[in-house]
Parts: sequence; C-alpha cells; structure tokens
Amino acid sequence: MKMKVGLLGGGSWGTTVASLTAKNAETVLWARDEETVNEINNYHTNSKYLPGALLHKSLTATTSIEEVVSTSDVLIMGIPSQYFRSVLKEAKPFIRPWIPIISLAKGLELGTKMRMTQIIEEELPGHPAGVLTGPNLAKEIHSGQAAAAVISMVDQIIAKKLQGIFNSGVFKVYTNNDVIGCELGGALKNIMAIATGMGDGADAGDNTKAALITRGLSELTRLGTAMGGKRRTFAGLAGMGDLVATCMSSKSRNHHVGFQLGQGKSLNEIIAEMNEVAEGVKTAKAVMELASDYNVDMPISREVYKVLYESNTVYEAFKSLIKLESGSEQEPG
Ligand SMILES: NC(=O)C1=CN([C@@H]2O[C@H](COP(=O)(O)OP(=O)(O)OC[C@H]3O[C@@H](n4cnc5c(N)ncnc54)[C@H](OP(=O)(O)O)[C@@H]3O)[C@@H](O)[C@H]2O)C=CC1
Ligand SMILES: O=C(CO)COP(=O)(O)O
Repeated sequence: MKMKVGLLGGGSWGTTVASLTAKNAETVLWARDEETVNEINNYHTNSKYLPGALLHKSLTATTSIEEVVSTSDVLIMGIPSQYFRSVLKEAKPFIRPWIPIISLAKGLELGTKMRMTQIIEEELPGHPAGVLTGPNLAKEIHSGQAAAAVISMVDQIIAKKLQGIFNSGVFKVYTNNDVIGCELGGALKNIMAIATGMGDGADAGDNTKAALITRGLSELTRLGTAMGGKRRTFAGLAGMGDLVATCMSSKSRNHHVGFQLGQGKSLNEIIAEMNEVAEGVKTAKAVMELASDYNVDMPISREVYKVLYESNTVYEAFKSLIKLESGSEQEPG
C-alpha cells in the first residue's frame, strides 16, 4: 500500500517538495490561502510562489489542516521557522500516533533559539523527528535540474524508508544521522548568503566571495560542532553544499536581501518588496545569542547582524572584516 504524505505549507519549497513526493506517494498539501489551494486543485500551478511551474497532477490541496493530518502516514512541515510551532500546534490534535514528522525549514526560532526538530520533540514527544535539507533552490528543482539532498533522522530505519518518498529521478536523497549538524548547516548558511549577497551588491570580486564562503564554512562549523553537530556534516550537502549553492545564487532570497543591502537599500524596504521568506534575517539574531552562549567567535555573522539591526553600512561591515587579525587557518574551526 502507498504511503500517505501530508505536507503543511504552500510556499515555494513546500509546494516543490509536495510535487516531488506526489510522484511516489499519495500527497495532500495544506495551505491557508484558498486561492493557492484552488489553483493547485484546478490547474496544477501555484503562481504566487512558483510562477510558470507545472505541479505533479496527482497532488491535491486543501485549507483543512484536519483533512491533511488525520490520514497522513508522514507529516512534512514546509512552514518558515517563526510560524512552525504555531502551525504544528494547530495540527497537533489530528496527528496520528507516532508518525514521523519532517521539517523542511532552515532557521531557528527567535526567543527559544530552538531548531525545528527540537520544537517537534517538545510539542509532540515520541514522534520521530527529522529534517530534509541540502542545496535545493526550489525553482531549479521544479525545472528538472539535478540536485542532491539529505534526510536526517536519528532512526536510520525510518530515514531509509522516507528516502524512497523523496528520491525521484534527478533529485537524489542521501541519509545522515546527525540531525543537529544538518539543521544547523541549513540555518547558519543563510547568514553567509546575506554576507556574499552584500558583497555582490557592493561590487566586491569573486575572491572576496570565495573568502567569505570559506571563512563562513569555518565559522558555521565552529558554532555547529560546539552545539553538538558532527564536523563531517558541515563538509557535506547540508553544510558546504548548501552554503555554496545559496551564497553563489541570485535565486536565493537570503542572497537577494544581502545584494539589495549592498546596493544601499534599507532592510525595511527590501522586506516590504518581497513576498517570500529570507530566514537568515531573523535567524541572525538567534545566532548572535548562541555565539555568546557557546563562546564562539562569529565575525561574519556579527557584521551581517550589525548591518541588519544596528544601522551599520555594508562598507563598514567589510572594513571591519578586513581589519580583523588573521590568525592561522589551521586553528580549530
Ligand atoms: N524556497 C527554497 O528554495 C527553499 C526553502 N527552504 C526552507 O523552507 C521553509 C519554507 O520556505 P518557502 O516555502 O520557501 O517559503 P515561502 O516564503 O515561499 O512561503 C512561505 C509559506 O509559509 C506560509 N506562511 C507564512 N506565514 C505563515 C503563518 N503565520 N502561518 C501559516 N503559514 C504561514 C505562507 O502562506 P501564505 O501564502 O498564506 O502567506 C507560504 O505558504 C523555509 O524555512 C526555507 O528556508 C528550504 C530549502 C529550499
Ligand atoms: O535553502 C535554500 C537552498 O538550499 C534556499 O535559499 P533561500 O531561502 O535563500 O532562497
């Protein structure tokens, strides 16, 4: 019998993943926006988030969270980090016992500084929690370009089972049991994408970008391992892979925010003009607190934070980074 997938969130990534799993399993998507739901059901499109993309024709959608959740064998959460808990709470009364719950989100909850699987474990103890992550720009996956991802869960038997519902044609999914590392890789790289975007917007060169990506990897590995992630994970798809894709791509929303900042726009203006989430903007706050909690130096994240929240200019950010004392590259992290 085919597995039933319930996916909460009709944004660009939620819809993309639902369209992928619809190839392998009966999939129903929940979105709160009635127009999005009608469009998916009637035309197999989601023009608000994926203009021009044709979704798998067996994918159906509904505005009833109960309808999706009460029959699902696996629940996938395509909700941005700051709303993740509230939507999970809305779904909670209808979730069947002990089904796995997989997060697609790449951010940390403000206030608690929690990863999404921690929120799942807190709200729904006993349910196996995991994350699907990696270098996966939604629009590329829709246009059929090859990509690789990781499904990360502590329980590798369940992870292997779920690998089969995501794996499809040119979308290749690996397993990894380091949930902390996989989740942190996805959340922390967004801040580095803002940094490289700032450089691109301000006309910095490719050497600058390479330095930001490489030192950024070192920085996120430092915090990630201090928080319990495995070093090897940060060199893999969830770490370096996603860092490179997001920092290099003008399709990334985080890179876009950085680029516009580099061009001299204010954060408020940039956010007001976007209809999609750039998780790094809020996650930067949680990361600054974590850097202090774990006593880890995060110079690139700190400069991004100052541009976002302390009115520093991009020029000042790069000037501070250049002025930093350059120690040995072989020091830990
Ligand atoms: N897009 C991508 O390429 C990738 C994204 N991700 C991650 O996936 C997660 C989801 O992102 P993505 O789909 O891209 O986001 P989008 O910005 O494209 O869409 C956001 C979705 O969240 C919904 N939403 C917003 N606020 C609320 C709320 N308060 N309650 C319920 N639903 C809400 C929106 O609904 P509505 O339309 O009604 O406002 C919409 O369906 C993020 O953490 C992102 O980092 C991961 C990999 C790739
Ligand atoms: O996580 C992503 C690609 O892996 C998407 O990045 P953005 O959220 O910056 O668009």
